[in-house]
Amino acid sequence: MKIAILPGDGIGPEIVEQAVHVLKALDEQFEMETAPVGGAGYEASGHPLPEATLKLAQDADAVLFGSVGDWKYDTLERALRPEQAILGLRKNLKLFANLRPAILYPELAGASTLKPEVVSGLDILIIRELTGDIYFGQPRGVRECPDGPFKGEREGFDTMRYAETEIRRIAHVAFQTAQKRGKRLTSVDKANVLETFQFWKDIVTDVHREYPDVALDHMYVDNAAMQLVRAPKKFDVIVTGNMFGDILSDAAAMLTGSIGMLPSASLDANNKGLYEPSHGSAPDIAGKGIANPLATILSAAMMLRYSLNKAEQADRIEAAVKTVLAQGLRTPDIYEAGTTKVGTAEMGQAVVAALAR
Ligand SMILES: NC(=O)c1ccc[n+]([C@@H]2O[C@H](COP(=O)([O-])OP(=O)(O)OC[C@H]3O[C@@H](n4cnc5c(N)ncnc54)[C@H](O)[C@@H]3O)[C@@H](O)[C@H]2O)c1
Ligand SMILES: CC(C)[C@H](C(=O)O)[C@@H](O)C(=O)O
Ligand SMILES: [Mg+2]
Repeated sequence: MKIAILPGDGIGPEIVEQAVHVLKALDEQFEMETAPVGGAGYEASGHPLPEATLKLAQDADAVLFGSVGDWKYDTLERALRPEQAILGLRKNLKLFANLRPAILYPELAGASTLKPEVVSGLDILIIRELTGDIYFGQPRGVRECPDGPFKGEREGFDTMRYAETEIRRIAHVAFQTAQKRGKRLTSVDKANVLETFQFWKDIVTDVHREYPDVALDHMYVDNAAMQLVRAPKKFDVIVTGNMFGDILSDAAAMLTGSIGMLPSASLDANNKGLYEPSHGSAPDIAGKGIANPLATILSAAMMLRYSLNKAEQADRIEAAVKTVLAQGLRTPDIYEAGTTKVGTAEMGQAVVAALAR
């Protein structure tokens, strides 16, 4: 089995290194090949998603991705910016279903910024549509404003759109996933204002007829953001569009103690996937050896479960993460008094050691 390893920028290489140590400790015969992506891809060959990197990702059975981006590239033309690499991979590999599980490990109840009683026992799943919406809609750009009170001025514009097929396929993933969990699905939209999301709501409602055993409710995205911090445990599975899912999953990350705890799987129709932490390249802490590698290590576990058909090995990794947390080991982002502060490498080594038992 071949895994493409794309570390990327900032803390990406630091956290991916630890996930690779964990994968190597499983005694499986994985072939791993590393390639530059994001700012690193731009430095290596003038493009954030070099052709060879894309080909490696296409040919592999799964992709383990770190993170991309650095402020120093923010003035490049958009097509050359690091973020285009992850967007290009999602689009090229048709990874339309993004699963972002927000689980609170009991040991981290005190690390969350929310009261322990609000978050303890939390286990929710955000399913974010990943290849449509305003992220990819055309046309977009900066142009001369064609009409209205600002006619003749420059205006920036993007296009929010969803084709019926795009909504149906993510709705099926969401209902089928809910069937395997608590059988409750919340579809998050902005149907009270946006045509795109009234259409989204109508199609999700239609798909629901095929899944009568799942309880469906609809919620506006502003309310959903509020409910996520007010009473997050009321959710089971959330399905939403690309942009709302981006925003809500960062908010949900803080329920788990830190964004450094939130893994993700981005899947195509055949469960081929790319696995990455939900966070970014964290330029503010890059190079300091203090980034939390657990979201990436847990993403590797998701890779074993969803794409490589090795659920037992996924269970082993998740159990090892629980063990190191029970041992009191904490990177600074989840540190609290009475625990032991460790760096990225020590945390990774501790997970490897916990696997061996
Ligand atoms: N999929 C991706 O590759 C991805 C995702 C989000 C942001 N980005 C990019 O990353 C860059 C930085 O963006 P940002 O600052 O808005 O978001 P970010 O997620 O990189 O960082 C936000 C905050 O969370 C902290 N943080 C993130 N991951 C952490 C970890 N593993 N351990 C401890 N702390 C962690 C950072 O230190 C920072 O304070 C930008 O260029 C952005 O476009 C990339
Ligand atoms: C880096 C950026 C393009 C990306 C997104 O917006 O999807 C990130 O925020 C994420 O959540 O994976
Ligand atoms: Mg994001």
